[in-house]
Amino acid sequence: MASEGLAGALASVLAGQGSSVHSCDSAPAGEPPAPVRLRKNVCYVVLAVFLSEQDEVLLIQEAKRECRGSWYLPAGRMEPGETIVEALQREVKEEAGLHCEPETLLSVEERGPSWVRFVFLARPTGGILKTSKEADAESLQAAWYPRTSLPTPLRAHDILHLVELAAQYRQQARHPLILPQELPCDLVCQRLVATFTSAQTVWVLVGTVGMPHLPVTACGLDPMEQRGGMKMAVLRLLQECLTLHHLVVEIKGLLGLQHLGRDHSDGICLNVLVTVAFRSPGIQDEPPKVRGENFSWWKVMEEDLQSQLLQRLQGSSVVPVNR
Ligand SMILES: CC(C)=CCC/C(C)=C/CC/C(C)=C/CC/C(C)=C/COP(=O)(O)OP(=O)(O)O
Ligand SMILES: [Mg+2]
Repeated sequence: MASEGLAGALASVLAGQGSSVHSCDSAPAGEPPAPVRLRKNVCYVVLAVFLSEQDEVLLIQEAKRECRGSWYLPAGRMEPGETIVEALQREVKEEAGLHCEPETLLSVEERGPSWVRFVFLARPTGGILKTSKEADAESLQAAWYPRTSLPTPLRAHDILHLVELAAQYRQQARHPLILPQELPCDLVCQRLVATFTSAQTVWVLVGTVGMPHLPVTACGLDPMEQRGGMKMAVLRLLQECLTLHHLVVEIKGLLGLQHLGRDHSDGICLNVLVTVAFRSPGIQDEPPKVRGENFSWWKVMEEDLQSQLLQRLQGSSVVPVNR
């Protein structure tokens, strides 16, 4: 039964769906974290990359005083009560005049758990491109530019990498289409699919308090956890059950993203694929020993899950985080 429940949970996470977060297996020491609130202690930014069939990119000309006249991708801060997709659609409408649908998440970037940017590949579904006659506080205008000949000045050069990522995805999709799942979450947290691989066998780390489950680690919003970034929360959980100094831990990227944004549930859950390997070379047939009672390794026997995991691991078939 336990393994059936785990297999279902893993299948759901691998399919980009996930499930509600009810509790977490690791949290920062000290006071319980303050409730997650947009505009108070977290800021989420949405950004859209549109690539036309003619290999043109949709850009907007900024109206804000500090970057007025410069060009950027349509982007902006999420408002309380919005879903991630609603925020994306609002920002694109306000800044570019277009209606849109997200195709897939392309990248997630964070500067500590309180500053997270969700980057989407999107396609226009209607509306009218904003011209300079409609200039307002949101933008001065929007226009399509050849991908290899963007206008100057750009507001910031970080978008060059994002445009490249979109073009690569269009040419050869590294990961399946991944869209935010509308599931409420009270925390900024990560659900780990932490794997150890030997030959063609995969083990997955499991939380054993209550029903066996994929472990969840809460990100603190205090200055220390901000500096460490979201990786710190992953390492904290692994540190609680593994001896990390003889291991190499790599966060491969995202399998999915959960958020709702209604009823003051401003948290997010990132479902992350992580690898754990021994630092010293040589064949190690068994995963590293787990300390304590709260975690254990689950040897994945279900053939389809095992092959899906190996394929996602070998192809780095995940949404990049901070790259
Ligand atoms: C926000 C995160 C995690 C990463 C930013 C990545 C970097 C360094 C970007 C380069 C500098 C830059 C353009 C920073 C602006 C970030 C920000 C506050 C975006 C919010 O979007 P705006 O377009 O300013 O907001 P509105 O459209 O809501 O006014
Ligand atoms: Mg903006």
